[in-house]
Amino acid sequence: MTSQGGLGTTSVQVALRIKPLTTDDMEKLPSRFQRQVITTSYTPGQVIVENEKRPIFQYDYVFGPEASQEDVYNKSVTNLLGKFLEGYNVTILAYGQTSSGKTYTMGTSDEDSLSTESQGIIPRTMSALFETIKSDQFKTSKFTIKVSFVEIHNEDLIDLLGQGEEEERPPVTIREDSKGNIYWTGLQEVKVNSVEDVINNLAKGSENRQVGFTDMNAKSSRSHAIFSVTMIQKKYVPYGPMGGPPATPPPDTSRNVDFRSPSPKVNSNYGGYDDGEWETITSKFHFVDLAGSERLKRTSASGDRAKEGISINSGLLALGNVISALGDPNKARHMTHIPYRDSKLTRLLQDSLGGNAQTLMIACVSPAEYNISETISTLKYANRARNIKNTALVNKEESGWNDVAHLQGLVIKLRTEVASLKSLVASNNNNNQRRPSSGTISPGRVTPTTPTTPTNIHTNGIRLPSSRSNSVTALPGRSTPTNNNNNNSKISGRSTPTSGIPGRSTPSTPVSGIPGRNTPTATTTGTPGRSMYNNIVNGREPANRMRPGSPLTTFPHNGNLQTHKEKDKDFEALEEQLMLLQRSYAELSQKYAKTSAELAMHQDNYDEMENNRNEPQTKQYDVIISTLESEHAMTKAALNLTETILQEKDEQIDKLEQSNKQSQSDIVDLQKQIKEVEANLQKMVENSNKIQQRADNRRENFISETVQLLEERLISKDEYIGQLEKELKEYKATCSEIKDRITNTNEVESKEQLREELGDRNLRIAHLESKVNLLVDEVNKLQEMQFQEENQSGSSNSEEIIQKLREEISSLRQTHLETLKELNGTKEKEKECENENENLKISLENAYSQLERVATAENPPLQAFDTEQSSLLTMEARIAELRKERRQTVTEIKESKFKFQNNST
Ligand SMILES: Nc1ncnc2c1ncn2[C@@H]1O[C@H](COP(=O)(O)OP(=O)(O)OP(=O)(O)O)[C@@H](O)[C@H]1O
Repeated sequence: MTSQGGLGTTSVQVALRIKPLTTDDMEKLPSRFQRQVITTSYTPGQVIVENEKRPIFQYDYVFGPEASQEDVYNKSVTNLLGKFLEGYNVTILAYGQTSSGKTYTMGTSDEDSLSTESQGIIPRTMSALFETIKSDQFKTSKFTIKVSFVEIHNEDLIDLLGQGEEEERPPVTIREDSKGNIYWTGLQEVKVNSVEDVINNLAKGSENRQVGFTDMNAKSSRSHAIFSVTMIQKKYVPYGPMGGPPATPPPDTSRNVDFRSPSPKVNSNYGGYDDGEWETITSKFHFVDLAGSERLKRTSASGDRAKEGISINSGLLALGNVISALGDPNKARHMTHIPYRDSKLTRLLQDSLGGNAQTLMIACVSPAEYNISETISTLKYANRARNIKNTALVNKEESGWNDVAHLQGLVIKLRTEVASLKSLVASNNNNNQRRPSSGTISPGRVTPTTPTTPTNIHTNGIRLPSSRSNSVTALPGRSTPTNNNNNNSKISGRSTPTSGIPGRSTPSTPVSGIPGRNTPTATTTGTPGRSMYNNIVNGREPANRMRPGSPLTTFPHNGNLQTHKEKDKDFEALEEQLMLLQRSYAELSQKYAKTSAELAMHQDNYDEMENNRNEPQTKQYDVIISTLESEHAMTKAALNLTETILQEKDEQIDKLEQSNKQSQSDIVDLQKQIKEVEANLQKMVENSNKIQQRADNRRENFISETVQLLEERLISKDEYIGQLEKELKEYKATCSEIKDRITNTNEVESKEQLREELGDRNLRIAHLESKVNLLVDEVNKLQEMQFQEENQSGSSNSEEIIQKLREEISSLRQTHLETLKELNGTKEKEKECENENENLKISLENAYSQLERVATAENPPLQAFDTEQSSLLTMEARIAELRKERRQTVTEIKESKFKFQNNST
């Protein structure tokens, strides 16, 4: 077997997919947190997260919410399909919190009924694969495609395509061969011939998958699911330029042999087709749909769901640790231990992460603000994964490496080549007509010594295939096989072929077809021995001198045999080399016999093991081991989770302690502040006392001043009141005088006067009336007399005079009546004045008494003082009012008096 064409290191590719918010999401997420906080950038491969310390993340591909399933497939997966067809192992992982679109993107649960646009990566990849292998490019190749579907649930491996009852199925176990390659056993592999077959198996497996209801997704995948496609590609490869490709490849008897069979009977008639060989390329495509990466509390999990959560989280935690270890360039350089064994998930993905695979991680995120913390953690996780370097290699295998008969045929061919070589040397000697002077073996003796040649190996009669010059080296002495990278030549329990075939690189891991296994490398071309062989055949001098253990040294060119002596020397050298070749050949034959025996032994062992495997006891052990492994992994997972929780708790405690310390220092600060505040308060109290004292003093001063002022004003008021009283007295006196005058003596006089006056007036009125009458008569007369002379003006004059007289009379009468009225009014007003004077007196007395109270009260409160003061002011105003009224009254009285006097006169 050979494995070649290594890519060197390739980074794990990372694609980020932001899912659109579905109506379901809108219903579940609180409306205030539905804002989209993650957006794609104009720069390819960049995303921007709002309000984050580190807002920009870079990936190999970024798919926004508008990206279709086709976009995702075309941009990130098609190139991987190409690699898969070339023979590389490929892995696509979907990572992200629950409901972020992992299953949707991967298409792990896709069914036949799903519309073509909604189909995920798996059905798309598979239909492209079937289409491609039918194309002309692969018309000389034969393909066998098988699928398997495994689930890791609570650290148990469950075969989702398993037939029959679960208990009766062989346990699925993870195994590691001596080279550290991972494979799993007990898994059903179903041969598929079309996309429909794939989708049916996908749907069947998805149905068996563990799903449950969480707060965030009604159909949440509660397990990690790995859908694997194994492709065995058999190509007929011609032996190089001389042979040329045959028109049609020979029938391949191995085509329908199960590639997992430990020793398939491949190509037993190999020798019949010497111009080419069947090459087998086995490649695997793993589609991994991981369970949700969210924290337990976000999904409100409890009971079984919580147990699942622990397992999921610990698996992802272990995956995170592996990614960290591989993805951190500093760590990766110094770290010898990558914790793949911490969970079944990481063990199964060992080949895909930091191993021999082309890997793409699709990180799925929700754009909603509600999920921001999970989104950030996914972004960081995915970012670290980008730094992982894988070493991908094509898993190429020549047909027949598991077949002893084929190997025997090969040895025979090699021997033929040796024989041809010898005869070539002999004929060379003959041409030079030289005989050896010494030595045990002559070039003419072509039969080599084969001391321990196995019985079924013959040395004679087999032609040297001319077209094999580029593919096989047959140099005796190059017995050291070229090993694979691991330099490990041990034969694993499931391996059949052995090393030690002269000139051929040793197939190191011949068992193919075990899912998850890597095919290690070994090179066949370009060995020093091969080039020497070519040189010998072509008669050129090899560039390298012979090393210890290597039989060939220099080989002079024929054209250099200038002299006889020189030719002799050359011949001797040739003889010597021939001898060495023979010895090496003998050694190789011995080795071959030994290895063949070993091979047979291992084959027997293997067969025995295989038989034993079927025994119930072994089966039972397998089950027990598998259960123990599960339990161990579960416990480890739980421990890891507990450790994480503990770590979180420790961090919380640290934070609490810090905040406690902070609080204590805050308390001290606060106590200081309180003291300062208290001191300030004390000062303020003192100040306020002082201010109070000052205010009190001021108030007292004010009160005493006010009292003094009031007293002064009282005095002045007293004086004024005295004056008023005096005036009032005088007024009263005047009034009483008037009264007296009216009531007593004067009354009669005035009555008389009035009567006289009235009489006079009456007389006058009568006089005037008579005068008017006279005038009227006169007018009448005049009117009569001068009626004819028409002297109008004279008559109008006399009418005017009459009118005037009449008016005068009525006004006199009016005045008379008014005077009488006024006289009565004056009397009433006098009475009112008296009443008011009485009231005024009472008010004044009240004011005095209040003032006295104010003056005599001890420490009167300020408010009372204010009230007193305002009532004083009211009183003062009232007094002023009264004074005004009194003044008015006095004026009125004076006026009345005056009028009365006038009237009287
Ligand atoms: N890009 C998308 N476009 C439209 N709908 C989507 C997209 N991504 C996811 N969805 C829808 O969102 C819902 C949840 O998606 P899905 O089941 O794939 O999430 P998940 O990450 O696998 O969740 P879990 O981890 O819980 O299984 C499904 O109804 C799916 O159809």
